[in-house]
Amino acid sequence: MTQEQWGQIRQELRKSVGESSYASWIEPLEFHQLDDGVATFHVPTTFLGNYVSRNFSDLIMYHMKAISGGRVVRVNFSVPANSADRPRPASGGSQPEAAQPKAARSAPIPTGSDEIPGAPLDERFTFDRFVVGKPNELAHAAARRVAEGGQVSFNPLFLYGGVGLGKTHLMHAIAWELQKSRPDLNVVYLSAEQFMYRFVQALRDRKMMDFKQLFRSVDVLMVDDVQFIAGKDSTQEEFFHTFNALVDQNKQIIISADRAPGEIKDLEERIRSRLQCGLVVDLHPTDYELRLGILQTKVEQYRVQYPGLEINHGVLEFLAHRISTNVRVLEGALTRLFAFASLVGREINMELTQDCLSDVLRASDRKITVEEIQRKVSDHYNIRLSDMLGPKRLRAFARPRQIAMYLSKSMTSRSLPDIGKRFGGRDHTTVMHGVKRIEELRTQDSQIDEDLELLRRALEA
Ligand SMILES: Nc1ncnc2c1ncn2[C@@H]1O[C@H](COP(=O)(O)OP(=O)(O)OP(=O)(O)O)[C@@H](O)[C@H]1O
Repeated sequence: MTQEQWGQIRQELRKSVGESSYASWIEPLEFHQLDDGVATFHVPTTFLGNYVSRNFSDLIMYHMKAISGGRVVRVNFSVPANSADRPRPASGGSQPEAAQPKAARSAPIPTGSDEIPGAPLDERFTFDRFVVGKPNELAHAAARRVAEGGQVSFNPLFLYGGVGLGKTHLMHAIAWELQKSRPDLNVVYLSAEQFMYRFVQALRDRKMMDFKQLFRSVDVLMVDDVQFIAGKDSTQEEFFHTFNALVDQNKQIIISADRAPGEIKDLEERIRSRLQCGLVVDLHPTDYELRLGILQTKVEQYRVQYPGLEINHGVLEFLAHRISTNVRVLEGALTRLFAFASLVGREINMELTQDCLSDVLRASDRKITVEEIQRKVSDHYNIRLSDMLGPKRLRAFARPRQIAMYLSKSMTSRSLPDIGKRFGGRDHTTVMHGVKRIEELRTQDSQIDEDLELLRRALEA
């Protein structure tokens, strides 16, 4: 791939991720090489590399494949040997401009003081854009309370949950909110990895007093992915002192991790117990309704970005049903769909979705079988299974049959010919016709729409 092609890809990425995220995360990437399917980018800091890898690698790979036509199986982000990510002497306790990631410079956290080292906030991670459902309502309510900036009622607020369930989103949302309502407060958000990096840098440069003063002058401290410091003895020690000093001054601390404090291995006992003494809330894995809500919100945002691009409602249900791993994967799938559809100028329907997302769908395959669907549908419509599979064309049998075909297509990874075979050896075009018919009918007939919803829930249960 050439630098010129990387230039084109960057323009596509700019459209997909928005101006601010582009400036913070994509612009600092330097394309280095594409070797045997592995694309390598140079990044100014490990933190930036990790963030881009977690949030944008799928999208980058997608555009690379589309524009360069080359085989891309992985993207790597590495800090070049002569990079600014390596510790350097700091002046006056703050990191020199050149040593900061571009992201931090283009969107610095609102700290109220240039001296406080924080990570950039993502402009998309606000409360407005956070969709609340049963699995995250407690975490959301707690985050809202902290964001009011009133009296500290629980310290720390400890948010935990699996990958990509919205912990970082909630922390950034608190920071944005506090920036609006309490600009006087000194709010610092950073990852535990960055905390360690600053700490090591201060040790190396013999600036520990500056480091301590800086962190103790914070009003609200947020540390993301705290499990990272487990097993790193001196960082834990320093974190413990910082933590205590802030709690003693009644300053708010918000921590996130991928598991509950009691389950983080190699974390000192005194830290573990300190982390547990505030409010510990978990973000549960998403359920179908939450996933659908998130997709609908995202589609609204994409409508502005890609005016005129239509997406079939059934596609959202399909994605919400099939991609249950985490929200990041779900969002990535939608982003890819919109980017793909706009490149090829096609409507987003089930066929395009299956083409474009075959790898994602395979990875999060669910084990609902066509046979299970047939049984459920025939029970629901009170017909015999043999009538559903048999040749009779009476509507009383044909409609449930089409519904079962539609559900088989959207809830399993079976191909059209495969489904046809399981429906009494029918041809794939018959299945395709059935699926299309139900897609049309559900927008016209609320009873069918309701039936489909009921059946889907029953099958998922
Ligand atoms: N309830 C939600 N509403 C809207 N978007 C969400 C929601 N939950 C997660 N997301 C989105 O999913 C993506 C991943 O979320 P986030 O980075 O906050 O996850 P995380 O829990 O911090 O994951 P990790 O453990 O990998 O750091 C983000 O783009 C975020 O905006």
